[in-house]
Amino acid sequence: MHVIETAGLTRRFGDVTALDDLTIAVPPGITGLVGANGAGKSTLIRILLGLLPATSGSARVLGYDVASEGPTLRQFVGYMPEHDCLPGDVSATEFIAHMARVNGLPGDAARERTAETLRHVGLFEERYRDIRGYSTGMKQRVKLAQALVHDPRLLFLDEPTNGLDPAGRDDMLDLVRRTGHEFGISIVMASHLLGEIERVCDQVVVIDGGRLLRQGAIADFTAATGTLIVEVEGDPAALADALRAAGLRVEGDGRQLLLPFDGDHVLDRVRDACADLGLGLVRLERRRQALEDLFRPAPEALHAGS
Ligand SMILES: Nc1ncnc2c1ncn2[C@@H]1O[C@H](COP(=O)(O)OP(=O)(O)OP(=O)(O)O)[C@@H](O)[C@H]1O
Repeated sequence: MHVIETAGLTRRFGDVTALDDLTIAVPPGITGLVGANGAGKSTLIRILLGLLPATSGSARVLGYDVASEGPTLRQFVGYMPEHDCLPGDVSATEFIAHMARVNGLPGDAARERTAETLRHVGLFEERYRDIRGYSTGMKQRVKLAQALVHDPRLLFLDEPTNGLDPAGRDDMLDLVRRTGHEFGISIVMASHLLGEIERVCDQVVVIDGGRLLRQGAIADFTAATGTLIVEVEGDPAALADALRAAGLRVEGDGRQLLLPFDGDHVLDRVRDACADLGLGLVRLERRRQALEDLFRPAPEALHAGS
């Protein structure tokens, strides 16, 4: 069963067509919703939550019709909005427990789920401090916690790494992946950064100007190329020499050696040479096409900020 299905979904704001005849079917798992700023990602998420009516077309989320069954479907769905939406003068515990109660959990269950959720997002130690004093990364994690506290089956994350530095970005992406896998819930993560989507998601929906550009499994877009990447512990120069002596074409790229891959015999040669030289093999795999390559030179805007 698909977690999301839309048919001819269209939304206009005056003269602006934010979504244009969008038909998608999203299976369970972690899905990236990719598009440049203004592509229509937030509009789509708000329609799928039943918070914004479509101009025309229809959508089902977890089997519920978004137009007529919004309140029911929102019991099973969590939402992390893009912009700051947190009160400053309460602690994370107070805020998340409040959100748990708003979502219908009784007192004891609300307290238990609050502690569990704050532990999961890595805020347990800091849970009694006012949110006002939190870093951007901690605030993002509070936003994730409020989306998770009622144990949803599907989670919408709108640009969850917004405003984070590279380390904070990595932490958030790890957390998103762990959340999907450990809790076994489906996630739709909107981002304008293809690199992020590639790291975290199983599948991708790409929209541009409110229209569907591409949809499918990440693995289908990132097919293996004809280049083999080899990394060993220590200096790879001796290995490169040995492989060249065995008649292979080898290019160096810092710590990596790159070889044309034209069959499994190349793998055997590399393993044998490493064994002969007593070198530990750290990496031996075919380079995959990057998701970003698919969109080069196509929509420039998709790369903005990446
Ligand atoms: N309430 C609104 N009134 C008028 N225009 C709107 C409204 N909401 C969205 N739009 C327009 O619809 C288009 C899609 O916006 P949307 O916010 O969905 O894009 P997005 O892909 O989420 O981009 P961002 O990452 O910048 O939020 C934009 O042109 C935007 O200006």
